[in-house]
Amino acid sequence: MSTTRRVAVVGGNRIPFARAGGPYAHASNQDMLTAALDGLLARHGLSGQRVGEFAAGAVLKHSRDFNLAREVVLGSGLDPRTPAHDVQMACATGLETVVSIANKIALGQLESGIAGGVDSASDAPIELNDELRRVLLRANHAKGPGGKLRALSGVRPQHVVPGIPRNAEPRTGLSMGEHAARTAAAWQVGRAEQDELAARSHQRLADAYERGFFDDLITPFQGLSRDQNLRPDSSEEKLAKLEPVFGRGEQATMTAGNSTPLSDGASTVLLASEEWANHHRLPVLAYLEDFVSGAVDYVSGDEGLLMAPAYAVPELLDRAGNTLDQFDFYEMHEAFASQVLCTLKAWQDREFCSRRLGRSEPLGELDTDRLNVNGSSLAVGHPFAATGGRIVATLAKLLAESGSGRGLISICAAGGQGITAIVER
Ligand SMILES: CC(=O)CC(=O)SCCNC(=O)CCNC(=O)[C@H](O)C(C)(C)COP(=O)(O)OP(=O)(O)OC[C@H]1O[C@@H](n2cnc3c(N)ncnc32)[C@H](O)[C@@H]1OP(=O)(O)O
Repeated sequence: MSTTRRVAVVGGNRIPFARAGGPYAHASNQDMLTAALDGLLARHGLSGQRVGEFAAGAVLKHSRDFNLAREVVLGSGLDPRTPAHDVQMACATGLETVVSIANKIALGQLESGIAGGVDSASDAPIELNDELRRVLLRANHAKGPGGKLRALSGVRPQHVVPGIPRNAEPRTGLSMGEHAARTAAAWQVGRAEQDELAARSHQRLADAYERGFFDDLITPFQGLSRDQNLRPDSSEEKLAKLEPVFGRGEQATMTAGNSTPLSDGASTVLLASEEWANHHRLPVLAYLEDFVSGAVDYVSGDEGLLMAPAYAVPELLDRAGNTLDQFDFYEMHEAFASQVLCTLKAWQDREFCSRRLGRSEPLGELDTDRLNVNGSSLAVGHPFAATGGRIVATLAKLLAESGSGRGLISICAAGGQGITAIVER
């Protein structure tokens, strides 16, 4: 990145993530993101102050939230003169909001900013039937009570059927889980290794809570002080008993235990120039070094829907002059255990690295003891747009605890996209 100056991660704050239909079932995106933002402001002594800009997004958004970020600013403790804009890149949204603010800080256009993301699978927008919508719009534009009544007389019983959002790719009609199951079969990723990764995610998240890692990264919300999906007793033996939910026959290796749950939650990250952080006497956790987004042709090509990070990470490494093994921490979003395992396999595969990445040697292996050391989405949950902010804040704090080091972030997203980043201290 052609930075003119370094971009500091000063802090992060999120609300505990909840399972869909759970304690946040009646909370809106605005409620959750405002709570995460107000917690961040309070912790950093910024209530009532203006920051340069607030960027945020949600994957599932009601039409009333056309500029969700701005509405959240107006309902929060931030100075209402803080400008705000929305971002949408499916599960990459949270990190893309960080990119949006970070690049402006790097270029000297902003001194500080907050990035955020939120999603509610409980409060997903349900659309009116297209025909009914057209009739209602016609009625709205019609002149006089007679004209409106005439327009409304076009309503038919079949118009009552609503459009319920599906967790599926519009181009294929397949759910993310079905796509991931096909990729897992292609890479011969088995059930046992997926369950092992899932069990480890829960154990590591439980340990991180025990040692107070999240004490200054989480604000309790609506009676929840820990991620609701966390099962400290989740073992490979228990996970092995679950029935498969995605894939068929021998390909059916994915279960509710090794897939992320549908979730509700919000996260925020405070970014700034070093000068701004110093001026406000706020310690810097870590610095954002670079970002690369990628996309794959999963529609007409033969690449897996969630495999974009397998391409974006090598590009990021090349730009940074790094090899895969040169990081102290790896944060890979666990959309599904199989997604992480397929990506790791691809990087070790000579044919994939030669044919798809144009490399003479495989990208290599990474030390799984340094991968998602405090657990990740399988245990934490995955409110789509909130995951990026959670990961950036977790990694920045890990680096701050270590005193120095470098971390690599990889997040897959719907639409065949992905986003990656390097964070250092
Ligand atoms: C969106 C992007 O851009 C990119 C991405 O990230 S892609 C990923 C997007 N996310 C998804 O697609 C979400 C996928 N998940 C789902 O659709 C659903 O969570 C699911 C179909 C996998 C499961 O739904 P469900 O059946 O309602 O789950 P749930 O009832 O909680 O669990 C089923 C059983 O497993 C058990 N279970 C779940 N996790 C467990 C664990 N870790 N240990 C032990 N048991 C567990 C539950 O206790 C439950 O058991 P009972 O039936 O005995 O009560």
